[in-house]
Amino acid sequence: MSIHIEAKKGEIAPTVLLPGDPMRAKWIAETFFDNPVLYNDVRGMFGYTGTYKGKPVSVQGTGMGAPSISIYIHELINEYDVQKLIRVGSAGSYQKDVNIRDIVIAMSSSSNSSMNELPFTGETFAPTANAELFLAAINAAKEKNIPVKAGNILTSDVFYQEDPEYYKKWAKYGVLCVEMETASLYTLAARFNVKALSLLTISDSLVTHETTTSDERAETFKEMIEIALAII
Ligand SMILES: O=P(O)(O)O[C@H]1O[C@H](CO)[C@@H](O)[C@H]1O
Ligand SMILES: O=c1cc[nH]c(=O)[nH]1
Repeated sequence: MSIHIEAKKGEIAPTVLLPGDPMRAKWIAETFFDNPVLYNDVRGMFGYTGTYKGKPVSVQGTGMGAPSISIYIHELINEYDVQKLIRVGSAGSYQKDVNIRDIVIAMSSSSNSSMNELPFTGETFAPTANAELFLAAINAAKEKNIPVKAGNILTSDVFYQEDPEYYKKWAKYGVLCVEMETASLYTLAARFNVKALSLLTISDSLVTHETTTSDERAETFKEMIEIALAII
């Protein structure tokens, strides 16, 4: 048991999918895993272990934002020996040609999060995806005929920006979309020498103000989860 996860040692697989929403964790386990077993409901942050095509795999909700995901990542790596972490999240588009329902694979993550400033005391760390997982995800998407986009994203501490034009500051440097966890995932994976990748589905656009319904989100999340499960 760790402070925020009540699983016993050995109950969590070496590979864990990480959605922000604990209900998405439940949906992933019930839809894709064989024999899913709930190992955590501390704070309602569901975690399940099952198998996919015979391989052990877990899924753990992380909550929203860098501080929350950092707690789960710390405990998964340091208390449960997790080696591979694959975020499966939603994101807001920062570009005209990144449309709702598109899948984005985060090669790297820029950030305005203090979680990524504090350890580096005024210098800059570049949070980067694991190359092996990244290439595997690109290949899996190709094989499945699922179109994906890849590039730099933004991890933000702020969901409701006061300035509606804030996104332009990042968009002009080619940043594809915004979410709230990937920079911490990549930084902690580097710190503890494990593999990490973030797959994101665009749920709304800061450019066009389009949004998806929850039903549509579930459907498109399905393709993202299929890519994630292909690389476990
Ligand atoms: O859908 P999830 O994985 O929670 O990801 C995105 O959605 C939340 C904001 O609504 C933030 O956690 C953001 O990163
Ligand atoms: O606009 C959005 C959509 C999803 N997640 C975010 O952090 N922002």
